[in-house]
Amino acid sequence: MAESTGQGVGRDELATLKLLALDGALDESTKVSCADLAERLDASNQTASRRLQRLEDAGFLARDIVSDGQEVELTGDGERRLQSEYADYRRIFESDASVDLTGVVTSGMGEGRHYITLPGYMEQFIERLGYEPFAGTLNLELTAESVRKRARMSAIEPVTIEGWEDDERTYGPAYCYPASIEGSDGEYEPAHVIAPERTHHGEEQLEVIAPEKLRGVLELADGDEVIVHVSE
Ligand SMILES: Cc1cc2nc3c(=O)[nH]c(=O)nc-3n(C[C@H](O)[C@H](O)[C@H](O)COP(=O)(O)O)c2cc1C
Ligand SMILES: Nc1ccn([C@@H]2O[C@H](COP(=O)(O)OP(=O)(O)O)[C@@H](O)[C@H]2O)c(=O)n1
Ligand SMILES: [Mg+2]
Repeated sequence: MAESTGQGVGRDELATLKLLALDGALDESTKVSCADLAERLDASNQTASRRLQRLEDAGFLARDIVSDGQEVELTGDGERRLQSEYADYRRIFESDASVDLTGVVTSGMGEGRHYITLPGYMEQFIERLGYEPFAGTLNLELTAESVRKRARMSAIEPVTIEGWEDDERTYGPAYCYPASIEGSDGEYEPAHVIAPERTHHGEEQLEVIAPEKLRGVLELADGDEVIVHVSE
């Protein structure tokens, strides 16, 4: 096999290589028809065929012509080329998978305490967050900028606390995002931003849970500003 230089391999060839890998050609020899490939690449037969040829010439693809088409398999160099693409995407998205939100400590409706301590939730917190949360939620009124930035939390995978029911009623699910809490007195971890699916608060209120009373450990009072670092 020729030594790979990657020459002749551009964006289009890379897209073709990705498609073949999605078809299973990373692990084993996989049958492809040029017509089918052409259609999926939105290109002509000739173009699809040329891309396969270039990938083979570059040492990214091993090909076998059989009676009714061809079988292809990615080479080690082909896999490494895709891996490097993957690493780029990981860097792009992993560096984005964090968001800093600023808000001021506020008093809420005094309901957080009730919900957090319900056994249907508490058992899940202990199992899935690895700690028993203090009975309540620390409420923060977000700045206008942080209300906008809050949507970026969707790039972060939350810990899901499932909904449940007792004889009286049903309780909704809640999503917990790992975070650390920075006050003027220091930073506290572990903590989670908790987003209950059913809530009486709007987007400008952020609720935080932690194993300890944050007003105590960080010496916080209503009106104090804190920064919440949300990240995986
Ligand atoms: C784990 C959890 C689950 C909740 N589930 C519900 C619910 O099922 N229905 C509901 O009306 N509110 C639910 N809430 C939201 C509370 O009613 C309320 O919006 C908020 O948490 C009260 O916060 P505060 O007392 O700190 O102001 C839930 C809150 C938490 C923390
Ligand atoms: N980890 C936590 C959770 C709640 N708290 C506080 O504990 C009290 C009880 O929480 P809560 O959610 O029932 O009350 P409010 O947020 O409605 O005022 C509130 O003063 C919260 O700010 C805290 O300091 N640290
Ligand atoms: Mg609260």
